[in-house]
Amino acid sequence: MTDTMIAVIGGSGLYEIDGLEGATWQSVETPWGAPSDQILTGTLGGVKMAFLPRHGRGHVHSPSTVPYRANIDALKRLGATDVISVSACGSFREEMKPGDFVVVDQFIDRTFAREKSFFGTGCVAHVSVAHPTCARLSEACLKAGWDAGITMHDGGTYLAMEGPQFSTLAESKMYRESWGADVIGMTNMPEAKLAREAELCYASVAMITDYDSWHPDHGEVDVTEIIATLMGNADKGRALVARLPRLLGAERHPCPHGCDRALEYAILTAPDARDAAMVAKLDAVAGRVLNG
Ligand SMILES: CSC[C@H]1O[C@H](OP(=O)(O)O)[C@H](O)[C@@H]1O
Ligand SMILES: Nc1ncnc2[nH]cnc12
Repeated sequence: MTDTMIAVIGGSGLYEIDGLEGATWQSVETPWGAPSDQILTGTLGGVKMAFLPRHGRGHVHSPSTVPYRANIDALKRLGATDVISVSACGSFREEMKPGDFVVVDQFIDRTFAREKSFFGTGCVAHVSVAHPTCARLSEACLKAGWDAGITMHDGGTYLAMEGPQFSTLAESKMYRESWGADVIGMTNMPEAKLAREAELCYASVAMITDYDSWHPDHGEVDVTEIIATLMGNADKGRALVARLPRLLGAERHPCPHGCDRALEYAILTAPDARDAAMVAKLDAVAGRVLNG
């Protein structure tokens, strides 16, 4: 039996979490470069925790330059079992209001300027992302949010755009009316895909800051307004995170949805055709299947 380690990736407005026992900021090196920042580790209620600010403390990385592969590799290397993304987003639904949280269960990936896989020439793998989030972990996030008194929405489709500019009005209307997206942000892809490749359970808590640009009564997205909403959301995000250890427990059981076995049959490159340097780079992410 392994230990649970809950890793929180904090988005815009969430640059640290409090209350960790034995809190230490650790530097982690990865074959994919440096993560966004040092990683805060410690325990909460006897459960191991890790926290990584996605944009770095001080918000230095843009959505396109966040080192997504290094971040996921570093968390896996530290022993993370469950990754919870806490992100700011815009809403495409009247009933999903600024200040509400959505536990996202689907994504539309419109990003194009990012490395999207750990695999490639020399070691090819195809994992399924039909269900890109872990239902068990998402359920825990939902319960934690309810318990913290947050208005939570169970499920929603997150449109991941490249940014950094916000959407045009035509895009906003198309995503909402034709594509059926519920919320929009710039960072959950390729993060969710990479977490699946690294056999980590992944859940996404999207904290609504605005109505994007489609809403007739709200006009265009205004970053100063977003920041004001972000501050309140970040406090609620921390309250949600604080309730997760009790819900997930210190002992890690196999994921009932198979997130922790996603690579079992995914690697197509024959063992004798694999590139040794590539295999070495995949030590943390895919060591279980490549060297196991
Ligand atoms: C603060 S406005 C746009 C910015 O906020 C979101 O970041 P994150 O997903 O890391 O919370 C959004 O994706 C954009 O990067
Ligand atoms: N409207 C929006 N579009 C993209 N990313 C966002 N993050 C917060 N609000 C957003």
